[in-house]
Amino acid sequence: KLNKPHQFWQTQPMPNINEMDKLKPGPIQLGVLAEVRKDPFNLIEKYEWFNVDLRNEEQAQQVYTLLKENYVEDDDNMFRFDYSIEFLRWALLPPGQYADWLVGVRVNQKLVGFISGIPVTLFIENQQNKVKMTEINFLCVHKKIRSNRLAPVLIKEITRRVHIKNMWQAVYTAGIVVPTPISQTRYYHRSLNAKKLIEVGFSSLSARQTISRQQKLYKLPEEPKTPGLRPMKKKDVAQVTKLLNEYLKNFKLYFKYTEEEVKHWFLPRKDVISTYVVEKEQGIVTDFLSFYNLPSQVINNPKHTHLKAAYSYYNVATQTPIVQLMYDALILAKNEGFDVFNALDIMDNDKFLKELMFCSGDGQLNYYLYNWKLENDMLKPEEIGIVLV
Ligand SMILES: CN(C)Cc1n[nH]c2ccc(-c3ccc(F)cc3OCCn3ccnc3)cc12
Repeated sequence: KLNKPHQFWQTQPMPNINEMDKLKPGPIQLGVLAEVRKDPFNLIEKYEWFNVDLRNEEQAQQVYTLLKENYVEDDDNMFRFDYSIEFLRWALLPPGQYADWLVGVRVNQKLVGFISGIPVTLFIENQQNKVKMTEINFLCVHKKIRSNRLAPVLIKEITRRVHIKNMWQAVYTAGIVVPTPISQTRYYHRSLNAKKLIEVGFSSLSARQTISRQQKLYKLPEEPKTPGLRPMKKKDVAQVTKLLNEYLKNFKLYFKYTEEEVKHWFLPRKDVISTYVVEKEQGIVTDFLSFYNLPSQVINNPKHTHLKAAYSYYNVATQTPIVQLMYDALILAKNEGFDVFNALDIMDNDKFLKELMFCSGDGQLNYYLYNWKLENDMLKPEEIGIVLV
């Protein structure tokens, strides 16, 4: 047993410090399909593998409850993500999904572990590197059985199920640092409901500040400013697909979307994803904004059980100034009942974060590529063109 930190990650094809300069850009290990294990990895006594069918209400409830009680908390353990069932169906049942990529571990019919993969085609640093791979997310082990080394087995098993499909790379994000981030991005928060943010302890007042002063500072108009701004509809899919694919070419890490995928990821879903387009004369769509609904459970608060947070998704501004478009996003999110609007400093977000009075968060979100060496090891946040929920 290796007693080095990250004993598991030292065994994986991730560039580590002292070999950075030797590796050439591209795959670190070439996968051999014939060598992929055909049977699942062994689990400890009484634990069993279980393919989760999120369309099944009961199984979806099990995943929902496992995450609600055991998934990611902020650094001060005051908030825990509370992804809804409808959100999980949106995030984990995209076009082309595989039935065995929603991997559960059960003990006596109870779900105690989970990890997910979805198929994506990722462009890495240029148009030539168009790589079919998996996007990994929702790694979660029940609090009561941590340090049974179940997480490494979940990672190895989903890796095996991806390898069997002849895919050899993965993309994922995490708040923690393990070998070896390709980018370290930061998150920012824009207050929409100053009073509630103070009541849940998300914000705090300094000596000279009062609640009503804060409310005045963050006050927003009742209605958006941009003429022609309206919820996205099915008829907009073709134009939104072109706008999005054209825009994402500006970045070093981005997906290319089919119209099917745009339908899935952007058509509005109540309490999950909101997308608004700017329609000019003759039905021309020149811009769009989108944000997703991810509440956090407030742990041990007498007055509130949840923090309603909207997260910036993809925003494309070709005619409307980005600051104006995102100001309208804040107004729309406020009107949809959100308490706070969150954004990472990726893509062009740093063009509006300061001006729209976002405050810096207390942590970072690290991006990872499994089994791929970049030309320059790291990417700047503004070179990242993908949002992982
Ligand atoms: C991405 N996806 C994998 C979930 C995930 N995992 N780990 C994380 C660490 C930070 C963020 C994050 C991303 C964007 C953002 F604006 C705020 C964030 O966290 C605030 C702190 N927090 C944690 C829980 N409740 C509040 C997401 C994640």
